[in-house]
Amino acid sequence: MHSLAQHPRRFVAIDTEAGPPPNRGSRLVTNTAEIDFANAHVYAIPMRTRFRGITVREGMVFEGPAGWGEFCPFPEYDDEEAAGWLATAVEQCTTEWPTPVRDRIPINCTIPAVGPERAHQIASGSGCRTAKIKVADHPDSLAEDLARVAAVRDALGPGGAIRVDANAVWDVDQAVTAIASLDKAADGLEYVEQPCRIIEELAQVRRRVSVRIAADESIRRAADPLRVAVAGAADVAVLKCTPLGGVRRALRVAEAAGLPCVISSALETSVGLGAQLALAGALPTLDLACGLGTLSLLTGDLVDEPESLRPVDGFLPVPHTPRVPDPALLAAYAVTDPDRVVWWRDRLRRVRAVLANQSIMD
Ligand SMILES: O=C(O)CCC(=O)c1ccccc1C(=O)O
Ligand SMILES: [Mg+2]
Repeated sequence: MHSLAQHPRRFVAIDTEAGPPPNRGSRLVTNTAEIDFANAHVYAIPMRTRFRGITVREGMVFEGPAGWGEFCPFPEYDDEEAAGWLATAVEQCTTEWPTPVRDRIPINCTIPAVGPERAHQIASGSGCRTAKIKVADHPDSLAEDLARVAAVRDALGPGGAIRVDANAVWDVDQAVTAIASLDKAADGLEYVEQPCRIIEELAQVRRRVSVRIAADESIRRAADPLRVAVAGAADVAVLKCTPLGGVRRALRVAEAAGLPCVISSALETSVGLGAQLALAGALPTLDLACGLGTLSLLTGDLVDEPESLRPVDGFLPVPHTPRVPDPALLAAYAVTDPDRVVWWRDRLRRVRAVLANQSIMD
């Protein structure tokens, strides 16, 4: 297990908890000057199974005075949305994470839209007591979804917890019908994540089903996640540190949401997963398993085996400092297409400018 004593700090934490910082902008600008953006590595790691429409995970990692950070917004995200992702990387490179209140995090296994045999295998081989299953991956998927969910119940036994994620594709009536069938096939669902797109729809579904509702995209992609009124629309808040702009900001979103939280991955390597685990470790209360066991969806990692953040017996440790990428793995997964490298470097340059402006303005 890691302790602060084993990882002496080179930099003193900057306290952003003590009310609105008068000069958050200059804090970021000052600190980013020490990040080695010029030597940022661009990586591409193939996925094991298509997930969220992605077959290759791409991103950048770079080093700052406090450690390594990861910048991996999905390719279709615009610069403004990507700014949150960069803020998380900058926080990781330049400041200490808040002091954790727990040292390990219960993890759900994540089951993509695969057949029932494969789903059974993933769940029983994971060591996790909670499974999150992707459903509604394509139109007319319900029969496949029911078979997948039933297979996972069989793998976990009656004591396991099963949650499903519809990624916002149902309308209210579809959601009500699908949730009833899935709840039956699962012999009880823990919750349904983002059944519909908008928050009013979540509220309507929530009134019509007995299964709990979790909000994910409604929070993550909201213009101002601190203002999303999830009360009445959801029972659980799914928070992703990486898009929300860092551990401290995500802690404020958790507080504003006022709901039990689940911290869930954005498919980072172990470099970026560190911030997510730091958030899970610092939440005042954590009663639900977190979706941070997603390295199993990738064919590799940038961090070498003993330090790679893969769950053991259903738990991940809370790191105190970011994981350090292994030079051989950085080389192995380096993007070689020069146009793609330029695309990422340009993106980083533009998003740095967006972030600098945002910071000065708020
Ligand atoms: O929560 C998990 O178990 C894994 C993470 C996950 O599902 C996910 C990963 C990347 C982008 C979106 C999502 C999602 O929750 O919809
Ligand atoms: Mg989700």
